[in-house]
Amino acid sequence: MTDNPAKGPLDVQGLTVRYGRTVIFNDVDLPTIQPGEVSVFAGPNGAGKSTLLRALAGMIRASGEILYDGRNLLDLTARRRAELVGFMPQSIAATNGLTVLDSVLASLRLFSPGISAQRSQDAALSALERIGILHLAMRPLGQLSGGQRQLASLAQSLVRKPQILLLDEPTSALDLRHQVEVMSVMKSVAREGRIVIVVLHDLSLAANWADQLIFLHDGRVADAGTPADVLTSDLLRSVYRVSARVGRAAGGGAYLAVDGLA
Ligand SMILES: Nc1ncnc2c1ncn2[C@@H]1O[C@H](COP(=O)(O)OP(=O)(O)OP(=O)(O)O)[C@@H](O)[C@H]1O
Repeated sequence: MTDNPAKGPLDVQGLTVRYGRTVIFNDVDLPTIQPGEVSVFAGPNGAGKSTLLRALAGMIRASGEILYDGRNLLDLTARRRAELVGFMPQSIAATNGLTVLDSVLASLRLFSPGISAQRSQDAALSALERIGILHLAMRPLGQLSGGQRQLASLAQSLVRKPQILLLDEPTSALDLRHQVEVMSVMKSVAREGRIVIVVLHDLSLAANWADQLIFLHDGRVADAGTPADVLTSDLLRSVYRVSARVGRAAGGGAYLAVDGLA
């Protein structure tokens, strides 16, 4: 999966997003999102993480600039944009007669209509293998557990090998081992030179896997930088109103010790 690396960073400037008359983001700039890195959007419920991700994916209207490879993504046709950007939603429908393999093939063929049956089969199986769900290939989506469905959804996004991959809480239904597996796949996808943006609620996971952590709060960027720089007691108090300490384990990973509500 090393073809299709990103052509450069993603620069979001002056972005405004509304639902009807309700403004969620007003003229917001984001720090540059670099290919090769895992960028994480974090922040409290309702902070706007999904809205921002869906605006970047072109699923809701936005104004401003989302600059990539010398173009504003907002000016591209929906089809061209969807070729560049892969999006994994927060939830997928539980009832679907397709098998996991067929759903991954369908996702691939949507954007590569001319692809041969053999190549698409190989790509789909390899995406399932990469996520560790090859054994679920022939299972109907509707018969999967919540976590298995989340992994299938991830395979549907990955198989297209987008230059920009956007994932809305891809680990929310997963057990600890699968959380780590998915984040390590995200890291390796990023290291292939792609842009990877992940919405995460789990701050320990974010601290351990994000190259860049962007905290959203009240429709603005509260802070951004490496986890070591931005994940502080002060930030947890001001953004989440929680009293907590951030520690560093002997192996280098970060952990949170929560004392209570601030
Ligand atoms: N379709 C919609 N119409 C109107 N307002 C919406 C819509 N979707 C979301 N909102 C509002 O936009 C704001 C941001 O919501 P969003 O879902 O982006 O937050 P979030 O940070 O992803 O939250 P969570 O962590 O709970 O998933 C919230 O105030 C929410 O109520």
